Amino acid sequence: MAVCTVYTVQALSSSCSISSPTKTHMGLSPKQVLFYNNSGKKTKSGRFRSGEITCSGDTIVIGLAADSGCGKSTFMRRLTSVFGGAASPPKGGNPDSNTLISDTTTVICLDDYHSLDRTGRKEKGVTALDPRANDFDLMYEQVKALKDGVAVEKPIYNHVSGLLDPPELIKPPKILVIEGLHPMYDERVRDLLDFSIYLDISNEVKFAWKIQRDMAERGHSLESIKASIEARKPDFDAYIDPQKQYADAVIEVLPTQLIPDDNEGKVLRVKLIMKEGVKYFNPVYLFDEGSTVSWIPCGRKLTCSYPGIKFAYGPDSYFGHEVSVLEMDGQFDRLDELIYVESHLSNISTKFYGEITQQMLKHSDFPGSNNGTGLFQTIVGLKIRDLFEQIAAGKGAVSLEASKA
Ligand SMILES: Nc1ncnc2c1ncn2[C@@H]1O[C@H](COP(=O)(O)OP(=O)(O)OP(=O)(O)O)[C@@H](O)[C@H]1O
Ligand SMILES: O=C(CO)[C@H](O)[C@H](O)COP(=O)(O)O
Repeated sequence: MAVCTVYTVQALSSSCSISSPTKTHMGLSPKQVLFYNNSGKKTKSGRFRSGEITCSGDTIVIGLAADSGCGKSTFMRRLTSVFGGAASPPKGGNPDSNTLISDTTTVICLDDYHSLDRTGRKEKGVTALDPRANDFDLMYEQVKALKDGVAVEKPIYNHVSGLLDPPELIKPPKILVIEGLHPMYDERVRDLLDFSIYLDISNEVKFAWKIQRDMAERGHSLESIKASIEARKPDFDAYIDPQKQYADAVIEVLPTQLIPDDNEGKVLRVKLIMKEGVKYFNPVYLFDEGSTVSWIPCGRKLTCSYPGIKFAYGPDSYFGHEVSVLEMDGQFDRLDELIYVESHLSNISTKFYGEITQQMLKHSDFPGSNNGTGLFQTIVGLKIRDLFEQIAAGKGAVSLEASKA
């Protein structure tokens, strides 16, 4: 059982009980306490002065780091779908909330911990990527509280107005995903993560995606897109990119090697870099675990038009860590034939034969569904479900033991 002290905490889950309700914390006033049962229904409320609470803390915390416009939302939609059910913003709340809630998962966007609003950043001459524009103390306190099973009042950064809006209540979910620029930047927050992912989009590809979205959908000019990427680059290199060394899984997106001097960024070479030795996470492999494999699946069972498809798999080293790397270059012509590739992959944590193919077909309209980005995001989603189920099973066994004692 974890022991936590209430600071900004507003509500407790039913798994928490106040162990020393009369002990006050300096400078804190009495707060309203709400108790929820496991279905999220309020069961009772009361007032107390801050003190120590013992919590069972069933929430697992996943960190997803990437620059803006690098596919975090798309990944989150795939992850939520693996657990079944759609995610939506908190009901009746701020229409500009960045939070997405489903039965199992709550995804919070770390932009909500910007300590400087748009004007404040402009006045101080800092970007949103700069740690000085973010409140890591509050991020740590609130992620820790949620992990301990305690609800929090989280601020909202409004991307429409560029202002910090009044906070919203976030109750502890089964799986909390913290996505954004800095989930692994602060050591205290990093230590709270049960699993972490970094989306590493190469500059060429990032540029192609930005043009596609910001020019086609948002009416920005090519020059302004180039200028915005250039302006962010020093801070991206200093504060965002280094986080990939801490990630348990990295999805790296590069230009294809199948088309010489390709600069269109449409055909992609995608690597899934998986750290070895991570608890509850067994890396996926192709054909034979630990071997080095190169595979061109095109032929009778997989239709491939130019430039074809190439897979690779093998052991490697990444920032001094032993990793396994699965790579796919090229794109699928027919998603229903993905089952052929799926049947050659192992340790994919599916619940039935063809689950990856089914997920990919279900979301064939999501960006990246015909290439390694969609395939590897789906696989990581399945691995997170597996990790969650293993941790939950472990906790169940511990409480059964405790109830017998
Ligand atoms: N796998 C992909 N293949 C091709 N394009 C992609 C892919 N993933 C994302 N994109 C492009 O990037 C855009 C941004 O994707 P998404 O909204 O998922 O990113 P994000 O990181 O959540 O962005 P932001 O932080 O700005 O909200 C999409 O609209 C699409 O144009
Ligand atoms: O890097 C970002 C993460 O999404 C945004 O640029 C940052 O949050 C600032 O947002 P805005 O440009 O809407 O003021």
